[in-house]
Amino acid sequence: MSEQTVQIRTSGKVLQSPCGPIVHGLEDVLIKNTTISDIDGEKGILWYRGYRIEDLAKFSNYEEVSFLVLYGRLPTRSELKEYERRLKSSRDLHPATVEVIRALAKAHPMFALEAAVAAEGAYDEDNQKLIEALRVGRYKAEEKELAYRIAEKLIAKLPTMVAYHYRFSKGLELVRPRDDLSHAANFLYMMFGKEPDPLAAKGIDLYLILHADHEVPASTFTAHVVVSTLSDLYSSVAAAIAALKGPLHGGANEMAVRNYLEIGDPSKAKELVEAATKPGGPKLMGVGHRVYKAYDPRARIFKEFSRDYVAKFGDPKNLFAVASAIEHEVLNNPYFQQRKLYPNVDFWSGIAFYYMGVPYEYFTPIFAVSRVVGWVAHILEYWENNRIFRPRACYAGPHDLQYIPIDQR
Ligand SMILES: CC(=O)SCCNC(=O)CCNC(=O)[C@H](O)C(C)(C)COP(=O)(O)OP(=O)(O)OC[C@H]1O[C@@H](n2cnc3c(N)ncnc32)[C@H](O)[C@@H]1OP(=O)(O)O
Ligand SMILES: O=C([O-])CC(=O)C(=O)O
Repeated sequence: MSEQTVQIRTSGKVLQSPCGPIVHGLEDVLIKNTTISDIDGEKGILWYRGYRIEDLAKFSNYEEVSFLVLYGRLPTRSELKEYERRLKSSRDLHPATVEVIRALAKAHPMFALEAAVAAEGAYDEDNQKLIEALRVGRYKAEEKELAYRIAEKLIAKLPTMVAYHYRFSKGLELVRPRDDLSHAANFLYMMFGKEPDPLAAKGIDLYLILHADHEVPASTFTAHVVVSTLSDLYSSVAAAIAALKGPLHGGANEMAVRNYLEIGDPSKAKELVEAATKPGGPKLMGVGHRVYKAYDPRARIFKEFSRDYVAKFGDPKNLFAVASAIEHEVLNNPYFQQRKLYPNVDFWSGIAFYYMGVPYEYFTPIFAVSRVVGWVAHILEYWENNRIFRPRACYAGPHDLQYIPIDQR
C-alpha cells in the first residue's frame, strides 16, 4: 500500500508503519455524517436527535425515545399510539427462533441472542423480500418501508428473546408477551411471570432510554460494516450483538457487578482500583471511555436511580456501597485523573438489575434490547448513501518466499 496523503482528524494514538500512519482503533476517524446522536466528550453531554439525554430521561419513555431515534422527531400522540400498537403486535417470535433459544438454554444469553436474531431473520418474509430487492440493487420507497417495518420488528422482538432465554435457562414455562403493558413492564413480566414493581419497571425504562444510541461505538460500527455489503438488517444486528458482548464494550456492565460481588466490602475498593493502575493489571470495568473525557452523563443519571432503588429495597450485597467506594477511589487517584478516566454507563447500571432478580448474565442482553434501535437507525441512515467498508492494512511480512515441499522442511 502506498503512502497516505489523506489528512486524518485524530487526537488519538497513531502507530507508525512503512505505509504511513495507522490510526490505532480508528480513534476519532469519521465514518459518515449523522443526525441520530451527538456526544460532547469533554463536557460529558449526550443528545439524541438534538434532545438532551437528561430531558428524555425525565420526561419521556422508551417507546417515545425509540420512535425519536428511528424516525428523527418526537411523535404526535396518535403516531405514538400507532407505533406502540405495531410494536406490541410484533412481540411474538417465529417457532424456529424459540427452538434456537431453547437449544441454547444453558449458554450465555448473548450467544443465544445472536443466534435468535439470525434465526428470526431467516424466517421473516419481509426480510427475504428486502434481500431479493437489494440483490438487484433496488432500494426505493417500497424497500425503505420494508426496512423500517423490519427495524420495528427487531425492536419489538429482542425483549421476548431475552426473556424466553431466561425462562428456558431456569426450566420455567414461557410467559407470552402481554399487549397491555409497556415495553419495559412487559419485559419484566415475561421474565418473571408477574407484573413488576413500578420502580423496577421505571428502572428498566430509564435504562432503555439511556442506552438507545451512542453515535458509532464498536457494535454500531460493526452493524455498518455488515450492511455496507448489502447484507440484511437481522444479520447486521446479530453481528452488532457479537461486538457488544465483549468486556471492553457492553459486556462491562456484567463484569462491573461481578467485581462488586467478589469484593463484597467497600474497604477493599482501594486494592481493586490500585491493581488496575499497575502495568498489565486488570482494567477496571465500568471505567474509562473512548469519547468521554468527563463523567458519562448516563452514569450520572443511573447512579441517582440506583441510589433511589437501594433506598427503597436495601443494599444487602453492598453493591451500591462498594461501587460508591470504587468511584471515590477512582476520582481521587492520580492515575485515573491524569488519563481522564471516569465511571462510564456500565459502572452503575447493573446494581438495580441485580436487586430486581435479573442475573448478571442478562445485563448485556438488556443493553442490546435498548441499543437495537440505535443500530437499526444507523443502518437505515447509512443505506441512504451506502458504500462498502474496505480499509487497508500495511503488510509487514516477507514476499516471494520459495515454497518448500513438506518432507523437506
Ligand atoms: C458501553 C461501553 O462500551 S462503555 C465502555 C465499557 N468498557 C469498560 O468499562 C472496560 C474498561 N475500560 C476500558 O477498557 C477502556 O477505557 C475503553 C475500552 C472503554 C476505552 O479504551 P481506549 O479509548 O482505547 O483507551 P486506552 O485503552 O487507550 O486507555 C488510555 C489509557 O488509560 C488506561 N485505561 C483505560 N481504561 C482503563 C481502566 N478501565 N482501568 C485502568 N486503566 C485504564 C489505559 O491503560 C491507557 O493507559 P496508558 O496511556 O498508560 O497506556
Ligand atoms: O461509545 C462507546 O464507545 C461505548 C458506549 O458508551 C456505548 O456504546 O454506549
